[in-house]
This record gives sequence, C-alpha cells and structure tokens, in this order.
Amino acid sequence: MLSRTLFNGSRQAVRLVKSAGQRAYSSAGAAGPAASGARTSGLTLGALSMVGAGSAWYYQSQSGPLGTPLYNDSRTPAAGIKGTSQERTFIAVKPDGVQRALVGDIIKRFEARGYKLVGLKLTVPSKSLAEKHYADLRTKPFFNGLVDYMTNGKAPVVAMVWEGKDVIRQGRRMLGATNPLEAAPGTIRADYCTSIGRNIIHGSDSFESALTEITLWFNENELADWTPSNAEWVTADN
Ligand SMILES: Nc1ncnc2c1ncn2[C@@H]1O[C@H](COP(=O)(O)OP(=O)(O)OP(=O)(O)O)[C@@H](O)[C@H]1O
Repeated sequence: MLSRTLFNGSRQAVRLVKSAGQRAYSSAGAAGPAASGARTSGLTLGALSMVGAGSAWYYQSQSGPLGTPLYNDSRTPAAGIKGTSQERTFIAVKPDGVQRALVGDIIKRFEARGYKLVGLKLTVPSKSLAEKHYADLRTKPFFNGLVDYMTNGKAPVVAMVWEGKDVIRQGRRMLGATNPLEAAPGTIRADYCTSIGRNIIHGSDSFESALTEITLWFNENELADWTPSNAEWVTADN
C-alpha cells in the first residue's frame, strides 16, 4: 500500500535504489517550496532524502512531483506540532563543527536524550539561503562574515530536524549560550568552543523560528514520519 503510494504518479521521480538497511544519497537541492528564490545555487552534498519506508530507502529527485504525499493524511506537519511530543526544531552543525568532526557527537547527544531525527542532510547553502536564515542579523557588523563562513564551501553544513517533547527549548539548552564563554558546562558550545564566531551549531529559538527554518532548509518530502520502537519508554507520562 505504501509502496503503491510512493510510486503512484511518481515513477520517474521516486526510484527504489537500495533496500533493507542500505542507504541512498540524492543530489537534490536543499531548499523547499517555502524557500522559493532561496534554492541552493551552491553544492549540495549527499542530501539524504529520509523517505524510508519500512526497511527500504528511496531515492527521490527534486524534479519529481514534490507534492505527492509519501505517507498519508495523518503525517506530522513539516514544522511539527508546538507543545506536543511532535514538536520539531531545526538544528544545524555549522561548517566549523563539520571540520572539527563533531557531527557524530552532536547527533549522539540528541539521540541519547530521546529525540527523534526526522530530517538530515549535508549541504553547502547558497548565499541567498544563508541571508534569509540570518535575516534578523542583517545590520550586524559580522553579518557578511557570518554568511561567508556558512556558504564558502570550505565545509558543508549538516542540517537536521529533531522531534520530541519541548525540543525547541531543550535543544537551545543543550547548545548553550551563543557566546561559548558564557555557555554552561556540559553544553555543546561550552564543551567544544571558545569563539562566538565559531560556535559550531545553530538551533531554532522559538516555534516561529523553527517553522521558518525547517521550511527554508527542507522540502517536506525530505522529512520522515516514523515511530521509534522505544517511543513508549521515552515519551510516556503515566
Ligand atoms: N558578536 C558576534 N561576532 C561574531 N559572530 C557572531 C556574533 N554574535 C553572533 N554571531 C554569530 O551569529 C550567529 C547567530 O547569532 P544569534 O544572535 O542569532 O545567536 P544564536 O541564536 O544563539 O545563534 P544561532 O542562530 O547560530 O543558533 C551566532 O551563532 C554566531 O555564529
């Protein structure tokens, strides 16, 4: 049934390339419909289209019918549901975090906390995308340097969407203060950084930001709805 949905009307767009735990990488662009005009003109590396169904992974072309629902009507909205266990946040390991090989540790922290990864891709954002992402900082003296550091391709960004209870606020707490020198011990920035200009990670600071950022960086079909087998042991309140 699901595979019929996947292939219905989208045979050319969705190709089964590997199955049973294997992974497929797409050369797709990064930005979704909500980011029209903000598509990555830069290189997009291994955009991992997390549209896995059961034990299979599917390769999806951005040129395909992106509106095709991959799951069903009960699919979680792209930006999640505020205040529920389906709340979502946008987390990005910035180029310095990738260069310093901290991606695995950061993912590990979110996974270990009990959060669910629903979107993941490696991308060099376009200038336009970075400028939109940091639009509120446009007047700051460091703005141009910030955009250059995010987009110059010396290293990609690992863009992620995480889901779970209070994930927006807790994600920010896990990151620590913007200035690493003010970050609480044990937070990601306190553990790994000393410079505000190289603070390795970004996290949405509100539901509104998460909504904007998730739709700016991800196409809806790059986000996976799935249920971890341990969900009952992580999310129940009794
Ligand atoms: N004074 C500064 N000098 C250089 N870079 C800065 C400075 N202030 C902020 N930045 C950079 O701009 C980013 C965005 O700043 P913002 O004030 O929005 O903080 P933030 O929300 O904690 O950071 P982020 O959006 O990256 O999670 C910071 O993460 C940092 O990389």
